[in-house]
Amino acid sequence: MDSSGDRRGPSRRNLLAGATGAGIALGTAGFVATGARGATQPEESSPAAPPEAYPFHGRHQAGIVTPAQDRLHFAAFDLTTTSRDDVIALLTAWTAAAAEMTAGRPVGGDPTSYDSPPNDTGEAQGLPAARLSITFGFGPTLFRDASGADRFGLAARQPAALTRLPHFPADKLDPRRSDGDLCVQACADDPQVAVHAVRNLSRIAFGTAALRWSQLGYGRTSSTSTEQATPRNLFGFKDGTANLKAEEPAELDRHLWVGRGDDPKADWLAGGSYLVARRINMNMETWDRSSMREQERIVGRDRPAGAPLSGGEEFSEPDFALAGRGGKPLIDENSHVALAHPTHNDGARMLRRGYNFIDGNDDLGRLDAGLFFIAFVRDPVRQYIPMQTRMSRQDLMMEYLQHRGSGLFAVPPGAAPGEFVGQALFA
Ligand SMILES: C=CC1=C(C)c2cc3[nH]c(cc4nc(cc5[nH]c(cc1n2)c(C)c5CCC(=O)O)C(CCC(=O)O)=C4C)c(C)c3C=C
Ligand SMILES: [Fe+2]
Repeated sequence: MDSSGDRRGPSRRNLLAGATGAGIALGTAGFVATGARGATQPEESSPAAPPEAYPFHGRHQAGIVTPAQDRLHFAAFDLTTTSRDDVIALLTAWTAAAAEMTAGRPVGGDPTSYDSPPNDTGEAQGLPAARLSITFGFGPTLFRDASGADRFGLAARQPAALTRLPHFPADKLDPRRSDGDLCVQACADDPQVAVHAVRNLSRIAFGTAALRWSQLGYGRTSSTSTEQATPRNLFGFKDGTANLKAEEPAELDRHLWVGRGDDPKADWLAGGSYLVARRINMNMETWDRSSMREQERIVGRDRPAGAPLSGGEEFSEPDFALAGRGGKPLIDENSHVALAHPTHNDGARMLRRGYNFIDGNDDLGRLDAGLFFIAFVRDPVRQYIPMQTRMSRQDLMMEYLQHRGSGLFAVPPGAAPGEFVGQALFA
């Protein structure tokens, strides 16, 4: 499938703006164009072609403001070791493998011996890098176990905001789809490439960490760059219109990146972020039987264009005070957009990076489907928890949703060449 689904023409101005934005966002010099795994191409490709590979190293981890790719494999791991050195060795090996795979190369180079298992699992051989990004995060249980014990000598450096998310009204969480000591978000424009990344990281982790839960996603449900057209979610609505975008560096500093001094105990997280993951089932069968008027009232935007119900076009600001016939506001005060808008959330914004999922169906023919919500925020306590609390109570959309999985992870800043991801935490 075409990665972007983008319908805007690649104007020269847009391309230049995109290149600048991506440079700012990734904090690195540029992109590395590669061909099929093992066959590196010259660095310069046609100026009109989107980059084939995103650099792994940089000031921030890739996979946050990186233009959202089309496929996701998200995985949460539990550490099975009690040794701090083992954790460091795992993160070192994961960092090296991620740098190889995101460049489109096999893990550990070419096989050397017939008598030992190959270093790379092989299913991506011959495939290009497919814009793979691999983003690592640390869960609260890396710092303290359920009884509060300091597992790896890291408890004193646990960020105050990194605790298990609270129970929200209407949550129906499955512990087998929630939490974890570590997380990996692998995104690519080829599902095989994303799956290959998680599989190899799992293989490397053998004996140190075990897969706790994972989720495949297809079809991005947000844009993270103004260069991308807004996609649609499984309710048929444009999703990602008002998202934080890579081309807004001041807003990213305000709402996305953890600043030095945000948390004196956790300066290692400066330049990083927090990742909120929620597996949200969407009751499509009921939604599909509701009227178009009702669907639009619930969202607060029209379906064809994604324009706010107060008028204008997709990117017009909603006017929550504008009343229609009978004096009622045109945008229902309990619509999703009204409850999520920064004016009703103390100015808070977030960078959403979710994906559709469909995991089969039940005996009654109802799809096990929905939106795997991922959001990156500078402070989950201020930006996510209050918004989710109000939504869970009031959002008209909640009648059609069920939150089944949940996780909060601290995402360390990017690694420089020669460092491992999260190194400052262990220093
Ligand atoms: C608590 C955070 C959010 C959850 C959970 C969430 C779930 C969710 N959202 C949609 C569909 C849409 N969301 C839209 C906008 C929007 N949603 C959130 C937050 C959560 N969504 C925010 C912060 C915003 C932006 C608000 C703004 O600034 O105006 C939209 C409108 C288009 C857009 O701006 O993206 C849609 C559509 C679903 C289906 C869903 C759970 C399954
Ligand atoms: Fe939303």
